[in-house]
Order: sequence, then structure tokens, then C-alpha cells
Amino acid sequence: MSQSHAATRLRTVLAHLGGPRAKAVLAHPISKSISSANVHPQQFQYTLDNNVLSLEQRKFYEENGFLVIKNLVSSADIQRFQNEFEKICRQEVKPPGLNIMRDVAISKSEYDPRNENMVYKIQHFQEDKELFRYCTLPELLKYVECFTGPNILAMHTMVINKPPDSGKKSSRHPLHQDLHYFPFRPIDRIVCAWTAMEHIDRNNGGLCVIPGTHKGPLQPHDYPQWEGGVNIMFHGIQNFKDYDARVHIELEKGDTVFFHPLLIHGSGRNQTKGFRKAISCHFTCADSYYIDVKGTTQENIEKELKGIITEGYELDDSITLKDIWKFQARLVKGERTNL
Ligand SMILES: CCCCCCCCCCCCCCCCCCCC(=O)SCCNC(=O)CCNC(=O)[C@H](O)C(C)(C)COP(=O)(O)OP(=O)(O)OC[C@H]1O[C@@H](n2cnc3c(N)ncnc32)[C@H](O)[C@@H]1OP(=O)(O)O
Ligand SMILES: Nc1ncnc2c1ncn2[C@@H]1O[C@H](COP(=O)(O)OP(=O)(O)OP(=O)(O)O)[C@@H](O)[C@H]1O
Ligand SMILES: O=C(O)CCC(=O)C(=O)O
Ligand SMILES: [Fe+2]
Ligand SMILES: [Mg+2]
Repeated sequence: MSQSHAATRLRTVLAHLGGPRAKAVLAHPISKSISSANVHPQQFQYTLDNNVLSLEQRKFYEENGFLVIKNLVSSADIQRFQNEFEKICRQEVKPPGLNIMRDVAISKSEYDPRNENMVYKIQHFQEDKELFRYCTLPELLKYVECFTGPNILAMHTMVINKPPDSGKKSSRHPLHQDLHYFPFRPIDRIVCAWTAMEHIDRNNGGLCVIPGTHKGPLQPHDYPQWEGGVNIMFHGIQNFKDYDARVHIELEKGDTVFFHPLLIHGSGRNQTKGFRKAISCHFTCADSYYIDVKGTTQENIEKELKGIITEGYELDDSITLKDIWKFQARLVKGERTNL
């Protein structure tokens, strides 16, 4: 990518996000003028034609691999998700298939069900009616459809309750691409919706992204060599160097980021005393298909996940990632045509 193209893109990202870094960069004029995209017919690869996104929003996602929609989820809904999350932590409800993860810094201590502050995140809430409402909100699906098309499956769900860092920096999530975990294609029909349940910025371990990286390949992932420990399955891109290109996204409660599964992203440690909360779902098109990850860079995560699942659930070794995903995918709109 040329220097001026990179500069223009960074400025577009910052203008869109706001915040102090944005103001500082935008204070300097760009020397090159606007790209030819304005005068030629558009070729879109990452978004679909359905008149929901403005041309500017489409171009932003195509170019950067993410898009922020402000104030998309209501405070009333977020309060309901928060209440249900607390009930799950207190073990008042136990939805089937739901997985509770504690931060590795406290993974060996006794679980105290009265204390939701022991939970780093919950995953696979597809059987919890109250939380799963998130994945069916019409205001959310309206945007999801711009990336997936009309037949929509919810594939992977999470509430992340990032704890104050213990001092070991284990609350960080290394820079990664979500596609590493996914054995379904086509890639461009997968999207993550990630909604802030409160004000989120760099200080409380908000999302940081490397704009434009969705245009590159899936890179090899493995555990980072961190002295203070790494959470289970938190693989990161090996030998990542381009730290200067990171953009920290600042969000208010209800703001939602939609991002591409190849976009390199992560989150820093939470330097506040609060538990930073977000709710998310990965969606894909039901017309998609599964791939065999044997012989690819994704083989290591399949092996690890299979190990955890066959041990924890006493299943036999013939189970594949495809079986697991097929089992937990849920239709949220249209028809379940294939996956
Ligand atoms: C996917 C989109 C992008 C995502 C990126 C995010 C990355 C992270 C995870 C991604 C997961 C992808 C999942 C794909 C899912 C496919 C579909 C699965 C279908 C299912 O429903 S399977 C359901 C189970 N789900 C999982 O297995 C997911 C991961 N599992 C966990 O996180 C579990 O909490 C855990 C830790 C494996 C076991 O939990 P539990 O049995 O409750 O824990 P114990 O206290 O008994 O501890 C057991 C053992 O683990 C150690 N431990 C606990 N927590 C951690 C931790 N945070 N980090 C490292 N190690 C941990 C604990 O110390 C114990 O160790 P021992 O040595 O004492 O045995
Ligand atoms: N030294 C590092 N080595 C590996 N990954 C890092 C390093 N520093 C930051 N990252 C990764 O970059 C992303 C964002 O980190 P960020 O710099 O915001 O957080 P932090 O280093 O915890 O806090 P801060 O730099 O604000 O004190 C995370 O994915 C984090 O894992
Ligand atoms: O909320 C976060 O810290 C980021 C989580 C994330 O990227 C993931 O789980 O894939
Ligand atoms: Fe991720
Ligand atoms: Mg840092």
C-alpha cells in the first residue's frame, strides 16, 4: 500500500472514531486529494447491496474492515443482558452448553457463585432465551444482513466481563483474527457484532484494531509467550510487529462495532477497577459451507478444542469442529439452507 493511501485511510478511520488521537492527526492536512473511488462505479466485496448502509459506511467497511454504529442497542436491553449475566454468575440459571471462563490469574481458586467478579466471560449462550435476544434484535440484524445476506445463523456468542488486571497483564487479549476459530466459508459473509455495555476505551481494555488487515490472509496463530500467563484458547498472531498501526475504538453504551473475521484485533489490559462489559455474536450466511482444516494453520485450534471438548464432555474422538459448530449454530433470520 502506498504511503499516501495509508495516510488517507488512517485519517478516514480517525475522523470516524473521534477522540484525542483523531484530533491530533486530523489537525494536519493531507497533501493528496480524494481517491478515484468517488468518480468510478463501485465494486464492493465485503458488503452487499441492500440500501441499509450509506455509501460512506460501505466504503468505510470495505476499506477498513469494521464499522461503528452509534447507539444501536437500547439501555433497557443492555440492562436486561446485564441482569441475566449476573443471574448466570450466581448460578440461578444454568443454560445448557453455556461455558464460564475465569481469568487465568484466578483459575485455580475456588469458584464463588455469589461473586460475578470471578467471571472473565461466558460463551455459547444460544440456549439462554434472555441473552439470545441480543442475536435476534431487529435493529442489529438489519445491519448484520448487509454482510451475511438474508439467511442468517448465529454461530458464536459471548458476554465479556474483562476484570481489572491483576498486575500480570493476563486480562489482555492478544492480537488475532477470529477466522482462526472458524471452519466455515465464504469468509466475507461472516461478521462479528460487538456491543459495548458501558463506556469502553483503551483504559478499561477496549477493542483495538488494525484497520485494513481484513484484506490480508489468515496468519498462523498460537499462544503468545507472556510471562504472566495467557488465557486458554487466547491464541495470537505469531511475531506481530506493526503495533504502531493500532487504533483503539472508543464506544458508549449501546454502540456496536461490526467487524470482518480477518480484521486483526485484540484488547489491552483493564487498568480500571471496574469490569468492562461487552456482548457479542458472530453471524454467518446459512448458505455457507464447512471446510476441513486439516493441513491448514487452523489445525492447532481444532486439535486443542477437540481435546477440551472430548475430555470435558466424555465424547469420542471422531467428533470434528464441523459437528460442534453445526450443533450450536442457531437460525435467526431466513432459512437454514446449508450450514
Ligand atoms: C470464536 C470467535 C473468536 C474467538 C476468540 C476468542 C478466543 C477464545 C475462545 C474461543 C473459543 C472458540 C470456541 C469455539 C467453540 C466451538 C463450539 C463449542 C461447542 C460447545 O458448546 S463446547 C462447550 C465448551 N466450550 C469450550 O470448551 C470453550 C472453552 N472452554 C473454557 O474456556 C473452559 O472454561 C475451560 C477453562 C476449558 C474449563 O472450564 P471448567 O471445566 O469450568 O474449569 P475448571 O475450573 O474445572 O478448570 C479446568 C482446568 O482449566 C484451567 N483453566 C481454567 N480457566 C483457565 C483459563 N482462563 N486459562 C487457562 N487455564 C484455565 C484450570 O486451571 C484447570 O486446570 P487443571 O490443570 O487444574 O486441570
Ligand atoms: N508488548 C506487547 N506484546 C504483545 N502484545 C501486545 C503488547 N502490547 C500490547 N499488545 C496487544 O495490543 C493490544 C492492545 O493493547 P494496548 O496497548 O491497548 O494495551 P496494554 O498494553 O494492555 O495497555 P497500555 O498500552 O494502554 O498500557 C492487545 O491485543 C495486546 O495484547
Ligand atoms: O472483548 C474483547 O476483549 C475482545 C474479544 C475478542 O476479540 C474475541 O473474543 O474474539
Ligand atoms: Fe476476536
Ligand atoms: Mg500497550
